[in-house]
Amino acid sequence: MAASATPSSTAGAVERIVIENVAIATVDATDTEYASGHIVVAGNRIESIGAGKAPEGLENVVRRVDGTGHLATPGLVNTHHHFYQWITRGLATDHNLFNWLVALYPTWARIDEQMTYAAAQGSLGMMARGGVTTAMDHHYVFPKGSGDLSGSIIRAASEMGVRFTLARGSMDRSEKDGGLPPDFAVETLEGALAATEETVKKHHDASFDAMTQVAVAPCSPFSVSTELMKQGAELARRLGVRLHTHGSETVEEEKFCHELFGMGPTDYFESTGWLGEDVWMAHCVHMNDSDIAAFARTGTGVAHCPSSNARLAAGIARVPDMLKAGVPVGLGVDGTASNESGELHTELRNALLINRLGAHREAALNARQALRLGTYGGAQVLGRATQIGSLEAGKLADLVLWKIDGIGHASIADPVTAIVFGAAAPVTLSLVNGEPVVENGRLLHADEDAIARSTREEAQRLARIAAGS
Ligand SMILES: Nc1nc2[nH]cnc2c(=O)[nH]1
Repeated sequence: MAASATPSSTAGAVERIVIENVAIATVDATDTEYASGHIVVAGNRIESIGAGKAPEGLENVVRRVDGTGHLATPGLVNTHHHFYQWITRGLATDHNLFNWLVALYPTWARIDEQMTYAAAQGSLGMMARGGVTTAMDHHYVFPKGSGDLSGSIIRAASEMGVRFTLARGSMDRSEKDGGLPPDFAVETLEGALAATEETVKKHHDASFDAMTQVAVAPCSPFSVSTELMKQGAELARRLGVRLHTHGSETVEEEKFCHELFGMGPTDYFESTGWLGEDVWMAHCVHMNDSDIAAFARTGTGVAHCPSSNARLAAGIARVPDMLKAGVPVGLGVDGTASNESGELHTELRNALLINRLGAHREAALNARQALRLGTYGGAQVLGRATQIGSLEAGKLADLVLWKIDGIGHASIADPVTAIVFGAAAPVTLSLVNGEPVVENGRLLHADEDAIARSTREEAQRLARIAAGS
């Protein structure tokens, strides 16, 4: 039986894409799957989805896709990233978080608009060709006179054609105030709040099918003053946008919070107004039972970043316990200076594998739970679960057709197992808002070779500037 929704007021004139003969994992509330089914896209929405062929007599069909040998899933949703780090990959490779940050802050404090744009293209391109349809960037480094960094990131996302959340970050607690970043790498409290408000007012779109949203995102307890945390939360709630930050990432952060605030990170976040349905936090590795209960009680979301947590020796987040308690959990690539892969498939696979090294062993997560983290869970933590994250009639048409009949996957019978446990499956087609963004593994709206060249040049230019300083 097919589920269907009537396309909105443009019915009749709306253009349709019909996909048939495709295995489908909808990631809806009951994990409905079809061994061979159809998806009808009308405009930017899914009009119908179900087993067997598409309904007959559809008008304005502009494209028919034979999905034989493919699995259709919701597009992947990335919930934590730092795009600018694309041009500082492969550095400080054997450091823990604090040592890694201290090694890289002086370089990051020299980025400019041209570098930030190129790095955003690299980050977005890598994710999009790997099936990400909704991206986010937590950008928290704004050197004086560096230009319109937020504008350049949003431009790169819009050119790539992906749905996007910019988390406008900030830092105002530097070494002189007991923080980790050097004094020259931070903004003032007033400057950070004013620029964040301006970014929200200029770029945030609250509509159902928004392509660009903005969140308020001071960086972390050890780089942000308590006042910026408090006033940032008030600002976000006054403007009606979401809140994002790093939390409970390492034992060093936990120690920092106890020494400076006399309490652990979760209690500190609660005391500054930073727990709630409108908040999602990256990492959350060092959470005790009462921290997890506080997240569940308040609906605070988590961006789980297993590769970065391993790369920086941070630890293993208690994802099975969070899910059991009802905490919304999505996946994050994290910045590519701490996860050089830059692909979300790596996170699906590592969420599954790394959590089996934790307390729950083989019962930790299965393939379908991992796929859910990377799709619906991500939509939940970005506050967009009514619009994206599962394939259901009436939702926005953000979807991916994974090729599973090639050498990497054909011998695995179960399609979801194939794409999660197996290597990253080639993307034959991805649609965002009903529009093709990737076809046969290639980006449609960007030149990958040109991006490779410009990111290499900008990485070298940044390294030269940093070395000369
Ligand atoms: N993983 C990670 N943690 C952080 N905490 C503060 N900044 C960062 C960052 O860039 N990456």
